[in-house]
Amino acid sequence: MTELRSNRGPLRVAVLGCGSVGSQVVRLLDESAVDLAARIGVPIELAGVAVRRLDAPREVEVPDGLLTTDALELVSRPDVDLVIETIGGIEPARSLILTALESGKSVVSANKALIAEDGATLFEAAEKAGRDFYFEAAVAAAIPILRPLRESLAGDRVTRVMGIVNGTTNFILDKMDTLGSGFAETLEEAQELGYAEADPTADVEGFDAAAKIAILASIAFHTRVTAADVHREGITEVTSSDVRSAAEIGSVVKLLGIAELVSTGSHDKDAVSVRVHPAMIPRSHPLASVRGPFNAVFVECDAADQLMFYGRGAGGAPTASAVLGDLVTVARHLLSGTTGAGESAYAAREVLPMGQTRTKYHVAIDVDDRAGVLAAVANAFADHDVSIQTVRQEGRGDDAQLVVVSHSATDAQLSATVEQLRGMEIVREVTSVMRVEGGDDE
Ligand SMILES: NC(=O)C1=CN([C@@H]2O[C@H](COP(=O)(O)OP(=O)(O)OC[C@H]3O[C@@H](n4cnc5c(N)ncnc54)[C@H](OP(=O)(O)O)[C@@H]3O)[C@@H](O)[C@H]2O)C=CC1
Ligand SMILES: N[C@@H](CC=O)C(=O)O
Repeated sequence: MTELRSNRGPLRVAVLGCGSVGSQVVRLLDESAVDLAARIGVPIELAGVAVRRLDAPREVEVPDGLLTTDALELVSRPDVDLVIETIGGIEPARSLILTALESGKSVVSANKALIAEDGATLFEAAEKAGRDFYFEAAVAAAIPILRPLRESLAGDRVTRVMGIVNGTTNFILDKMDTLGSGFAETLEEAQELGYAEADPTADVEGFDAAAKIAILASIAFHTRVTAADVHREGITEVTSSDVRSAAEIGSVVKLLGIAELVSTGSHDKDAVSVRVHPAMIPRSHPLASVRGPFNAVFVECDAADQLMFYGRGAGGAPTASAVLGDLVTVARHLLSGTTGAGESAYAAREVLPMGQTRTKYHVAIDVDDRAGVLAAVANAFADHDVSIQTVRQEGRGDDAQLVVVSHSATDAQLSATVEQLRGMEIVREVTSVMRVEGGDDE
C-alpha cells in the first residue's frame, strides 16, 4: 500500500471532469471548504481539474493553472491524495480510476455506467491497493440509498427494490401526464437543465436506469448483477394514449427499475429478477407522487417492511452533494489508515430470464365490434393460462377497443397471448401492452 503523503497537512484532491457534476463539485469544494475541513480534520485542497477542452465555457471558475487535459498525469501525481471521477462512460474513466487506485489514491465516482459494467474490476483494485472506491452519487444522485442498503439494512433481508431512478424520463413522463407535453420538447428541456446524460439515449432507452438497478440489486442482494443482466425497455414507445389509459384505471406511467428476490424454497439460493421498463402504477402508490426530475427508491424487507428514499436524482448540485459526502468518508478513512467495507463478499445468485418474471399486464386491443369478440379474446388469454382481472370495451364500431388487465402471469405467458391475439381475424391491432406494478400482486 502506498503511504499517505502526509497525515497532517491538507488532503489534495483531483477532479476529473468539469461538466454538470464536476463543476458543482469544484464549486462546493471552494464554498464548503471550512465545513469540510472541520468534518475531515484537515483542509481539502484542489490539486487539479482534468477536462477534454481547456477553452470550453464552465459553470464555475477554476483557479488559474489547475485545468489540464492530461488526466492520466493528474491521477498519477504523488501530491494527489484523492480522486473524484465525473467524466462518465467506460474509457478513459476505468483506466484513470485504476491508475489512481494503484498509485494509492482513494476514489469517488458518479459513474454508474462503468460500475454496472465492470464494478468487480474496480472493487478488486481498491481492495488490492488498500484504498476506498465509493460511488453513492452513481444511483439516484443526492438520495442516500447505497449506504442504507449496505449498512443500515445489512441485518435485514431485502426482498424487493423498486425505484424511479432516472430523473430525465420521470420529468418527461410527468409532463406527458400532467400537461400533455410532447416527448422531444420535454427531453430538450431536461438536457438544458443538466438532467440528461451526455448521450440522452442512455436515459430514454433505459440504459441509465438499467445500470442503476444493477448496482442496487448487487448491493441489496449481495450478488453480482451487471447492466447486461438487466431486462431493459425505455420510454420511447410510451404514447399519450398509454398515459390516458393509465389515468382511466387510476394509474400513472413511470419508468421503473425493479429488482426482486424470487423464492426457490431456500433463502440462500433465491434467484433475482432485475428489469427496467415503463409500467402503470396506482396513483395511491408512494412512487406515483414522485414528480419532475425527482427519484425515489421503494425498498421492501422482511423485518423493516417498507421504506422509501426520495430526493433529487439528477442535476449537478444534487449529485455533487453525494460526491462530497463520499469524499468526507474516504478522506477520514485515509487519515485513519482504514478503508470502508469491501465489496468482495458475494453470493452468486441466478438472474432469472425475463420470460419467468411474473407481473400483471394492461393490454389494449382494437377489435371488430361484434358479438363473440369478447369471448374469443378471453379464450386467447385462457389458452396461455393468463387470468383476466378486468376487461372493458371503449368506443363502438371502427373505434371499438377492449382493454384487459390481467392477473399476475409470466412474461412468457403474456408474450404468447399477445402473439396469438395478433394472429386473430377479429383483432385489428394490439395497440398497447404495459406492465402493471405496485398494486396487489395477484
Ligand atoms: N448529470 C447528472 O445529473 C448526473 C450525472 N451522473 C454521472 O456523473 C458523470 C458526469 O456526468 P455529467 O457531469 O452530467 O457529464 P458532462 O458531460 O456534463 O461532463 C463530463 C466532463 O468530463 C470531461 N471529459 C470528458 N472526457 C474527458 C477526458 N477524456 N479527459 C478529461 N475530461 C474529460 C468533459 O470535459 P469538457 O467539459 O472539456 O468537454 C466534461 O467536463 C457521469 O458518469 C454521469 O453518469 C450521476 C448522477 C447524476
Ligand atoms: N441522466 C440521469 C442523471 C443521473 O443519474 C437522470 O436523468 O437521472
